[in-house]
Amino acid sequence: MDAPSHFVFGLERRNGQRRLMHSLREGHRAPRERLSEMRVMTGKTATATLILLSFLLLGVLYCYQNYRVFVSFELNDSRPKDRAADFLPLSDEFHLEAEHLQYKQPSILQGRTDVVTVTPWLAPVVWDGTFDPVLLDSLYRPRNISVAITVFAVGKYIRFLEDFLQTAEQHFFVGFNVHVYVFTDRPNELPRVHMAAGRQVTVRSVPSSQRWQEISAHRMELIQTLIEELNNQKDYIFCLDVDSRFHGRWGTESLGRLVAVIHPGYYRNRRSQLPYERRQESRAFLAPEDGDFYYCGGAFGGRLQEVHLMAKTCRLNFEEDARGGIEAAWQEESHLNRYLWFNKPSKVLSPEYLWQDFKSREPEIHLIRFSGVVKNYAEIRPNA
Ligand SMILES: CC(=O)N[C@H]1[C@@H](OP(=O)(O)OP(=O)(O)OC[C@H]2O[C@@H](n3ccc(=O)[nH]c3=O)[C@H](O)[C@@H]2O)O[C@H](CO)[C@H](O)[C@@H]1O
Ligand SMILES: [Mn+2]
Repeated sequence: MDAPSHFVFGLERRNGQRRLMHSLREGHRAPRERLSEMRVMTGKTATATLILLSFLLLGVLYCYQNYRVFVSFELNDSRPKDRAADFLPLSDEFHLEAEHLQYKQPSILQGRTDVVTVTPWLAPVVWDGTFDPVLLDSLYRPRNISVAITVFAVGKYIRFLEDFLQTAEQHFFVGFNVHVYVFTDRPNELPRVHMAAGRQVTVRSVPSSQRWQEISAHRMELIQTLIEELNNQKDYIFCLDVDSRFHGRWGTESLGRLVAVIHPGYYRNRRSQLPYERRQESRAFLAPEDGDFYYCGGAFGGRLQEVHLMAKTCRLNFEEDARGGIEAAWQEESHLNRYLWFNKPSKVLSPEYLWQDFKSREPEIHLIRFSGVVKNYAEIRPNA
């Protein structure tokens, strides 16, 4: 390989200078000296060229670096906008309202000590007493957020719909825009429930099925297609079981990018005992040493694009399992749990957000907000 040009040039330059000094001391300019001088001149030109080239190179590097920053910014920005933050951008009104709001001084020394309020990946776990509902509502109200709910009432499950809707009017995002999407095969049996201003119900017809497992799992596909049709016109979505009622506030404290609810039945269990799908042939498989919490299939939500990706993934994996002749232990709930192991929720709701009426209340549950009603499975399901 050739010697680096600056090294050759450096030698040339030093030699030339020595010769020039010598010829100046001699007081005359012999042809040899003139040649040396010319060499010095060439050296100077080369120095200038090198400096210019260096600047050019630095310029190119600078532009390249900026271009990369620009490109990566573009890449981030081209992801669904919803992924960016749990909060929507602040508006000016928010500042005004917050300035005039009186609320209890926050503390990092006092608060709930009987429960864990943050996951190891630093997602909040929402328990009663960990948030100020008035403050939170005042942060979100100026942004005029809209929340969609999906609820399925197929076959005899239509009987749960009236209570679900009525109690949602009393407790679910009261004072906010709420759009309930009811999926049913019995649209003419829809209960008449008075909805407050800014709240509405839309009914969508779906086919019935002979297997409750299919009705339950098929929700993922219908949630996926609904979100595609919504085209980001709503800010958040929650997907809830119909055989349940609201008993307490469920509001802005539950908002987040990807939100999951801890199942009330298993939060004292070791992870190896959680009812995840344990057969390796299933795409919902989780090993005994895997899994964080056991999350409910009956309540989850978040920003539209996050829930879309989760629903789509669960649906595709459920269908792939079906092609392989396997159905996960708890259908889409098993797939949801697998998804949430790899894609950690940004907010976790405590079992206050999905209790079960047949369970007695535990001391850490100060307030039951939403709870599954007791039902006669044999009587209401199409199959046992
Ligand atoms: C509280 C909770 O986390 N429940 C989950 C649990 O059982 P569940 O016993 O709660 O399941 P489920 O019978 O309530 O079925 C789930 C939902 O599917 C709909 N449905 C079901 C049957 C039917 O004939 N018609 C109908 O509309 C309805 O919206 C119901 O709420 O495990 C299921 C596994 O598949 C689901 O993940 C449920 O969400
Ligand atoms: Mn249920």
